[in-house]
Amino acid sequence: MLFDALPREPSNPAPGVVHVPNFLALEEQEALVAQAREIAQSVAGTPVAMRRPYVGTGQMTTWMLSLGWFWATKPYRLVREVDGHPTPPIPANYQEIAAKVMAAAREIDPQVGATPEVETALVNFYPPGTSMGMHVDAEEESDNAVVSLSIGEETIFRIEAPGGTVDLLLMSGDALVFGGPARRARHGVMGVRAGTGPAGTGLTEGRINITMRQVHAPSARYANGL
Ligand SMILES: O=C(O)CCC(=O)C(=O)O
Ligand SMILES: [Fe+2]
Repeated sequence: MLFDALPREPSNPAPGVVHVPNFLALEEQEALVAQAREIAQSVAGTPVAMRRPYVGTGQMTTWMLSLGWFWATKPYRLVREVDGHPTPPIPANYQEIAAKVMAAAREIDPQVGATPEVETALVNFYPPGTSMGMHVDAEEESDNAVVSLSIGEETIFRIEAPGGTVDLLLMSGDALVFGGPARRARHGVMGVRAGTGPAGTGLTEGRINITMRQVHAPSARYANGL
């Protein structure tokens, strides 16, 4: 984009929403893309493969790979396996990344709350030009924050946070947290801008977004003896 050279500062555009630009170095982005690709290849052709889910309005344009818990649709639910195929596990480095993002976010807005225990992660691939409609991340019973990483082409992320709707430009390497009062805010991706991704991420086109989330509330974990 035209103003690429301008520094982008961390921001707190609404209570519980923190944007940390350039959180991931290019090498970290490349490593995350390579790791996700390897996992996707390991489950290709199985029922837990990366797929474009069918939702109420039709088939999503976004490709999704579920880790930890599989995000099943019709009806929405989180499951451990599909037809005997286990959901691939969360890679060991995700929890550490989530903790680092949350530490940075808490400095800016303590309302983002505790670091989620990363029990599920979605690796979304958006081909150029694709979007994700407005929705609430509602399937997790935990109220701990969602940690989101963006790699590749840029997009506008819209969130209807308490206090007003916010549009954020998410670029390659950015981290975003929505927690506390914004945890159940409606949000969506307004369209991935073709040709805006930097070289060196391992992506030739499109955008990858990784969200890390806690599924269970602590009380439920205790009740289940986990
Ligand atoms: O791609 C993004 O930035 C957000 C993805 C999202 O909202 C989701 O996976 O639930
Ligand atoms: Fe979401």
